[in-house]
Amino acid sequence: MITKKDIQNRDDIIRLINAFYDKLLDDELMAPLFTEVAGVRLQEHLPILYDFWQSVLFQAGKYSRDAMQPHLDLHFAHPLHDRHFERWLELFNGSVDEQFAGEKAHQAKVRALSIATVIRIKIHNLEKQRLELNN
Ligand code: HEM
Repeated sequence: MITKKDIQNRDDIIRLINAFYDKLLDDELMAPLFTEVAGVRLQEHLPILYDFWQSVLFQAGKYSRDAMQPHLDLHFAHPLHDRHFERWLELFNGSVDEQFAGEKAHQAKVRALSIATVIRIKIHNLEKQRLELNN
């Protein structure tokens, strides 16, 4: 059996994120959010994600943008439901596990879940506020 290695550096993050985006863009539920709704330009978007994950996992200090707002904008352009977050996490965790194992690999999955949860709570609260304002 070949033992999987842990996520160790930016090159590993690039491999992880590229594999993850191959899955997202191949997924019927998820792909339209990136292509049709957000019109993401991958050449610009992917390096931002490399910086983000390098900062999350290795404190690289390369990401100082707002990771929340783009998801709120996306939600108001096309509602993000539980099933979207569940699929996102399933594809992300699958991409991690396919290539890596270890402390950083574990941390990546934990951080993804916690950030997904924060985005979901924020969306939920905004929806609640919107309902209250309309009543
Ligand atoms: C339903 C789940 C999700 C969907 C559909 C989604 C989709 C997207 C899209 C379309 C963008 C590009 C927005 C733009 O540039 O206009 C984006 C950006 C980003 N996403 Fe997500 N995302 C999801 C969950 C997550 C989670 C859980 C994380 C964190 C672990 C995350 C991290 C990021 C980051 C760091 C960016 C870059 C923001 C920036 O421009 O600085 N996303 N996402």
